[in-house]
Amino acid sequence: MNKTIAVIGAGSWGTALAIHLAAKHSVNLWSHNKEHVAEMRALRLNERFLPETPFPDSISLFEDFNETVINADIILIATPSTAFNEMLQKLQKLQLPKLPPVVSATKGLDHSTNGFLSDTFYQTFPNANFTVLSGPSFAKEVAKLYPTAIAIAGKNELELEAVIPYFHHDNMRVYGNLDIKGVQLAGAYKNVIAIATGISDGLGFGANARAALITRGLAEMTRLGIALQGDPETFKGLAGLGDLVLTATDNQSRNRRFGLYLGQGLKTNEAFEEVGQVVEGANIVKNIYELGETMGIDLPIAQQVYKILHKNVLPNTSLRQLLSREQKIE
Ligand SMILES: NC(=O)c1ccc[n+]([C@@H]2O[C@H](COP(=O)([O-])OP(=O)(O)OC[C@H]3O[C@@H](n4cnc5c(N)ncnc54)[C@H](OP(=O)(O)O)[C@@H]3O)[C@@H](O)[C@H]2O)c1
Ligand SMILES: O=P(O)(O)OC[C@H](O)CO
Repeated sequence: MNKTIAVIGAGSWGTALAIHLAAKHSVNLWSHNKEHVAEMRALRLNERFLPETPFPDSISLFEDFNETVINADIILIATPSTAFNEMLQKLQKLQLPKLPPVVSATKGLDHSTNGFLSDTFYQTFPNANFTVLSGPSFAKEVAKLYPTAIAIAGKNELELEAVIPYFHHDNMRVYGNLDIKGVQLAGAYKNVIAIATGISDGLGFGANARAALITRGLAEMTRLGIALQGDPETFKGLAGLGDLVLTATDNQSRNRRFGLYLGQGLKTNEAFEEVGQVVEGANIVKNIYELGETMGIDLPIAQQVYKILHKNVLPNTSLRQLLSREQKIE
């Protein structure tokens, strides 16, 4: 089956998935940045984000949003969470007679509501097929076609069956998941814990502290996830533990690197500049903090990352506060 897939967003993740999908399908890759589209067309490469992996012939570059999606069999959104709602508004404006299945590869929350991106999607398109792709997957490795396993979550099996075959081939193994809320919460939360482990490593706290932050980070992610109607099993799976371990331990992670810079003494704006790409954990830690406060859920690691980023608390003071909390049962 040679179908057409519209990929919305030509950062590292949209480009990597476009390269994977282009092994079997035609891909329309869209960027909002006209100069970037012209450069990618000329070079047949996304030099800004994935300079090591040239485009196969089956990728076409687009600057016109309408042309990108008008004949697509599925639409993949891979922008930062800050642009997700804007992409939905663009889709809505098109007034397509029938929206094809939409897959979100964005890992975050809706900044204006503290809610799930899926809820924002369903408010705009109540009856459309919407699924979420998540799990341990660095863009650079996917673009190089290294073996990768991910989860795609949706409301029901029919919706999953309509999209999984596009992704499950060659070096990518896809597991279906029916917990769309848990998968999204895990994909967002692991970014905050990766910042915390980066800070800890940047301060030189060592391997014991890193393992403690990952384990207790998983515990608080699960606590909030269950309170938001996620399935406890999700947090032990690819979108939970899998992505948390990947992101918190490997320096390919922008969230972890951002934390490392903070731990090494850089100011927040300097750390953002050094990373130079999206840091979703920094985008959403305030939303997670507020969820914890309004729902009365203890989220000690996220609370400390929030204080470092938004209340000018020093990383060293903050991480030490975590260790000096009152004794409790695991
Ligand atoms: N990279 C990974 O390994 C990976 C893996 C899994 C999931 N994700 C998730 O994928 C999402 C995208 O991340 P990324 O890695 O692709 O980020 P990135 O490499 O930093 O690229 C971000 C892209 O989004 C574009 N963009 C920014 N604002 C936009 C807007 N308002 N409208 C349209 N496009 C806009 C940027 O364009 P300009 O810079 O030209 O403005 C850039 O092309 C995030 O939620 C991330 O957590 C990433
Ligand atoms: O580079 P990060 O920290 O945004 O992580 C990328 C992916 O989410 C890893 O699965």
